[in-house]
Amino acid sequence: MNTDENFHDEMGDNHIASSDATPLRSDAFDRTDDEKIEIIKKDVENILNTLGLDLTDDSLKGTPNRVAKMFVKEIFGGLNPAKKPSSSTFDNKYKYNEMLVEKNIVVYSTCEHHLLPIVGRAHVAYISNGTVVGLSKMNRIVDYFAKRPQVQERLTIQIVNELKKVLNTEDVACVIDAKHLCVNSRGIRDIESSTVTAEFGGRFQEESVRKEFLDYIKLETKF
Ligand SMILES: Nc1nc2c(ncn2[C@@H]2O[C@H](COP(=O)(O)OP(=O)(O)OP(=O)(O)O)[C@@H](O)[C@H]2O)c(=O)[nH]1
Ligand SMILES: [Zn+2]
Repeated sequence: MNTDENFHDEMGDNHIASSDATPLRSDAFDRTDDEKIEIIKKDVENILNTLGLDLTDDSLKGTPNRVAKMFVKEIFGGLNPAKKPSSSTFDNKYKYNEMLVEKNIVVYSTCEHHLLPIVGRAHVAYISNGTVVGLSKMNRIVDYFAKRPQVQERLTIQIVNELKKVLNTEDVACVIDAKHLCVNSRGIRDIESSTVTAEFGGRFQEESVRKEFLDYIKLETKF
């Protein structure tokens, strides 16, 4: 898919954002990554200068460029729909009709309110409607949407909606258990708390199916 089609896919018809879409401006990808890095580098320089730091110090002088590259290429690299992983699917020839659960997928994301890390685990499940997806593609989809400024609720829904499209079924679910450093390391500074979010599509709304999934993942906080 080219970038335009991916952007359209992300934003929905007529570029009206779907309710789970990350709020992006329509010119979000007019600049190249390198152009963005140059601009952000200056912005970070400005922040550090304002804080009174000496950017000629050899430990600090590379920081603006390092942070700019990290924002564009790494922690916010999933903003660009052109980077959405392609998901190989296969026929369910073997007629595996039970749920498949990919659990304990590591999540590193960034809270969009404070730009601090969100660290946790995602658990994803689906029931095949004739199609199966390569296992690693579920981890890749989680990672792609995690690499954006996020709230955990939107991240959970984006993962489920993408897998619904890939697998052509409503029967998809995701639970995320994650720590928000904005809660753990500053503000209220509650190091113990974590946040659980869930989205249950199709048959996962049936009590027995939901219970089976939750039994498989038996939430224990492991970070
Ligand atoms: N619903 C939701 N809230 C989040 C998420 N990540 C961070 N937050 C919250 O976003 C809120 C932002 O609230 P504000 O009152 O504007 O920010 P603040 O003054 O820094 O608040 P404190 O964090 O309480 O110090 C905080 O309560 C955060 O805990 C998330 O993924 N989902
Ligand atoms: Zn936060």
